[in-house]
Amino acid sequence: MTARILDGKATAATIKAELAERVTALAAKGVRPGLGTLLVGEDPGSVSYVAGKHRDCAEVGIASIREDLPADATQEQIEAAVARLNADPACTGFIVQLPLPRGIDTNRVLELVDPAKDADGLHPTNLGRLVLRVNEEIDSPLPCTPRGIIELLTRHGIELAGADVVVIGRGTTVGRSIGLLLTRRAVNATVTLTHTGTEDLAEHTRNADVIVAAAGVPGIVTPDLVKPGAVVIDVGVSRVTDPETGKSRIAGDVHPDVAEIAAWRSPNPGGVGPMTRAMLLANVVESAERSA
Ligand SMILES: Nc1nc2c(c(=O)[nH]1)N[C@@H](CN(C=O)c1ccc(C(=O)N[C@@H](CCC(=O)O)C(=O)O)cc1)CN2
Repeated sequence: MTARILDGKATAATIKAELAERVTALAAKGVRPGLGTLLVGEDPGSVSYVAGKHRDCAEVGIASIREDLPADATQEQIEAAVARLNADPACTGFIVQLPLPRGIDTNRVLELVDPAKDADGLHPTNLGRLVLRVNEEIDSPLPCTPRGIIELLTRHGIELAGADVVVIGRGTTVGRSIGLLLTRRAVNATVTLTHTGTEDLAEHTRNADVIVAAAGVPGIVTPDLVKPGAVVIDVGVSRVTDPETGKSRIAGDVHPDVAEIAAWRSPNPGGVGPMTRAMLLANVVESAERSA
């Protein structure tokens, strides 16, 4: 058996087309969503992710606002840029591109973002709403990568209600927050969060219907960790140098041989990444719709 592909690129393209229609509907009401980005420094990965976000905006008709600061920007300069984006009426949602340079208090910066403009859905107020509102509709931004993963699964007809999901990795953007979404009554999955302190990873993953690998450890999910017929989502993005070509490439957390065991797998690249970007646009459009 070779796993079927959860095509994030194609799914994201469909979502972007849907969002473009909503942007047109907003324009008829005189409202234009605008995404702001705050980029500090010139890390090539971050520069290219931010450029991608603005390309996506152009595709669906969202306005782009940029705050670019040098790598040696001070905490105060970064906080002032956040204040400008909070105050800018053209900016209906924005992100602070992570990671910020060493020495900057990231949590302090993120807490200064206006929760209504938090396009990443990672502000403590918005995460707190997810904790508190298990049964209700959520009318605030949701974390992009977890939301993108759930959207990818449901749009491929994968049932999450009653599924045993094992998450590997306890980072804020994925590991810690995805359980809050998956265990909502509307989704109804059962979630186990594993991490580097988990004594026997295989003991958990071998029983999982769905594995979400977000450890940032290339190839950590080997075939012996996977139940035949499971769904495997690869979130890891480690940059490695290919020994054969000498070129840098993305290495995911999932070993390629897992394709022979799993029923479904997300490719990497081409899986979770494009969905994260699409969900960022969805958060921006939705916050503009709420304010309209
Ligand atoms: N404020 C944030 N910072 C960061 C986040 C985030 O969600 N919010 N996540 C990552 C980077 N990231 C978005 O910012 C991101 C990374 C990768 C992709 C993506 O689409 N990747 C492509 C491959 C691209 C390539 O070849 O280089 C794919 O998976 O197909 C989207 C978003 C850290 N910072």
